[in-house]
Amino acid sequence: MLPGTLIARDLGKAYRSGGAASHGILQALRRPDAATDRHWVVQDVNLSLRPGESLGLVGDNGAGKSTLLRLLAGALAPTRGRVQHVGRRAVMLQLGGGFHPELSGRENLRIGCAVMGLSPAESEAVLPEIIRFSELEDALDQPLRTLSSGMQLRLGFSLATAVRPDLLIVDEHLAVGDLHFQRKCMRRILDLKSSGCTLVFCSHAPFLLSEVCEQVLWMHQGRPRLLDRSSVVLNAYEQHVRERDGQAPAAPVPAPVAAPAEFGEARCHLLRFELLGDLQEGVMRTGQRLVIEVEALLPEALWRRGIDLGLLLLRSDGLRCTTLLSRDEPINRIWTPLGGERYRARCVIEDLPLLAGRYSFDYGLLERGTPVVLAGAQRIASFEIHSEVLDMGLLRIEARWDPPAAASGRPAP
Ligand SMILES: Nc1ncnc2c1ncn2[C@@H]1O[C@H](COP(=O)(O)OP(=O)(O)OP(=O)(O)O)[C@@H](O)[C@H]1O
Repeated sequence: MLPGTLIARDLGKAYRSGGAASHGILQALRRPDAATDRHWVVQDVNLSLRPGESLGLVGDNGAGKSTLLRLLAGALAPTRGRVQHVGRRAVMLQLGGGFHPELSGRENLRIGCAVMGLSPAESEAVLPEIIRFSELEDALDQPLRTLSSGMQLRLGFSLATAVRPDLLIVDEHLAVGDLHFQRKCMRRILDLKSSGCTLVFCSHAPFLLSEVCEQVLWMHQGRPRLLDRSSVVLNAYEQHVRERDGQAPAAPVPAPVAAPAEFGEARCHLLRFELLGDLQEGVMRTGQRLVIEVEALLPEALWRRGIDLGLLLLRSDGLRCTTLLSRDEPINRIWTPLGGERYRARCVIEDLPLLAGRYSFDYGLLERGTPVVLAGAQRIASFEIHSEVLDMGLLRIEARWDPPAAASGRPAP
């Protein structure tokens, strides 16, 4: 087995009803009949990741994602099945995990290096880089409990990824760090991935998963429901969430929307999102021109790093029709300065091939080169496509009816 390979066979975890783990001598002594009283929180998981492959985990709250991550990380003993892995494993599961609150940050880092299997000399060699990445030089000699949760996360992540692991397992609490550190973490994760590190990543943010992971496993009520390419699983999961929420299919937001609800750190602000072109009173026809015009307030510091505009076009039933990302264009061709920190971007679709239906856009402002969303909103603007002819499906695709050469002996009628 090559370093970075991760295999799980028939993996399962059960707890005794009431909370205690359903294994171990204490329980056996207390409850000899416990096997009948098990509550399975993860079962039937079979996985095989080759070195450099990446797997995302999605699922509702309580679906078993964290438990599965802990099983894969070796932090939890399975009740059934087994996990096989070769090589150095770095794990970011819970905040402050493995750290002692009374010891200083520096002492915790030294212990952490030893736990990772580094010799004292190797630890001393790698410590400066860990401290540099964490940007916590000034706070390192205080007891860990006096550090904020974000600072503890920074220490943990810097330590876990300082020496290139063969397998990286990350729970989604990366969001605890500030935006600057989130970006650093994402860059490091992507760097590790491109250098061949195997990755298992759990997140409730579909965009992050689709950017970082080739495959996604959807956990549902403790069992794998779907394991496939990220786009396939994320679409199916999104559909499930919509059905669960009992959402009305039609996107109710009229265009344009001046002040959308934003998520992410609201350092960039959307000022205007407008649909133009051949659209009249929110209606157009298949094959007509659609122009999406966006104005945003982009702070100088972020602007210099490069901000991309991402648009997700959805049908009213939630089907993701396409993603439009400005990523391949030079930044100054996307955004026209309007003075101050105001910029305008225009995305033009000459022949929109969508068939009759109701559609809407999600938008995101993204830092170039990372999947970090600086600001964004869902269902920001909607429009309709009308048609007089019966066109079924999603797209109008131009096709030609090319008569095949007549077969010999069978004249055409
Ligand atoms: N130590 C434990 N004892 C008993 N039940 C537990 C224990 N840990 C987790 N569970 C249960 O296992 C189920 C799965 O929990 P888990 O934390 O793995 O879900 P999750 O998918 O990560 O959820 P979330 O998205 O909310 O973080 C839940 O019903 C939870 O209550």
